[in-house]
Amino acid sequence: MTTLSTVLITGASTGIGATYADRFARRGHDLVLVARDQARLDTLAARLREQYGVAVDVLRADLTNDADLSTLEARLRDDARIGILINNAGMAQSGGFAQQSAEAIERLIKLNTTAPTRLAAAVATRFAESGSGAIVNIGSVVAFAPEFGMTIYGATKAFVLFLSQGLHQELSPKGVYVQAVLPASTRTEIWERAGIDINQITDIMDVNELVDAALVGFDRRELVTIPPLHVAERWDALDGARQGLMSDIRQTNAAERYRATNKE
Ligand SMILES: NC(=O)C1=CN([C@@H]2O[C@H](COP(=O)(O)OP(=O)(O)OC[C@H]3O[C@@H](n4cnc5c(N)ncnc54)[C@H](OP(=O)(O)O)[C@@H]3O)[C@@H](O)[C@H]2O)C=CC1
Ligand SMILES: CC(=O)[C@H](N)C(=O)O
Repeated sequence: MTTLSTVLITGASTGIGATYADRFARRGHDLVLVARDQARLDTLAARLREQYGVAVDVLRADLTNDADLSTLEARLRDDARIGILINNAGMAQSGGFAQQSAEAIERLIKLNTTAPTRLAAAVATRFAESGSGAIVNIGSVVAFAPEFGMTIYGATKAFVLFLSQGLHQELSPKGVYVQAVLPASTRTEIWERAGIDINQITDIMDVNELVDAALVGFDRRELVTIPPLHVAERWDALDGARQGLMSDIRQTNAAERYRATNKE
């Protein structure tokens, strides 16, 4: 039996989530693997049990389905062995803004924002009470780039970054570690699922390299980890500029440039 906390990973059947599962199992953590494809989860779970001798539970869930999400929330609230939540499940956007159906918008926003928020909320109180625990949210560098034309996807990832920064403010004084991981293009099935030919992308990171880098940030207890960002000071400057802007927000009066001119 391990004394390490159990790690619950959403979107663990393939890609970044399955790689996290491998890495945490290698470190000796028991796992709860969540996704929709039961057969793939079972296959991965069997390999990890065999290879690393850890206990692996499989929880089939569609995170856009309210009943499944509630079941998962209950597991996170009640299972005190779970000490690390990896909010990884997500989908990309197929097509431009005008091509989106109401259902596609709903699904994308629900999977990429509602689900990770509700799952984080489900563990937050328990983690804060125990003065420990970690919540890892997988965002994207697209959060910085409305120019990329993946407007809704990017907005969901901007949400994930804001959520992580806010959770850090609220939970880190209580001993809970929060990390936002922002990959850029990484070789996984997400592209094919969105109808994008991966061969069109010239610069793409291997998923093992991405997750190993993200775990370096995790071990350093970094709040925002951007594996493909080669000049770390760029992030510091961006976040510093944001904080600087806040110092010039004065809410008593409108700024001079917005005051109506008297044209009599
Ligand atoms: N790959 C990339 O280039 C980048 C990825 N990211 C982010 O990384 C995260 C993981 O993506 P990646 O590994 O690339 O994607 P993949 O498409 O390879 O994997 C997505 C995972 O999420 C699961 N999933 C999808 N829909 C649902 C659902 N409705 N309910 C439950 N699980 C679901 C899938 O399993 P199943 O089908 O079995 O449900 C799968 O395990 C996402 O949040 C993505 O936005 C960020 C930047 C770049
Ligand atoms: C997976 C995507 O669609 C996106 N380009 C990203 O880098 O997050």
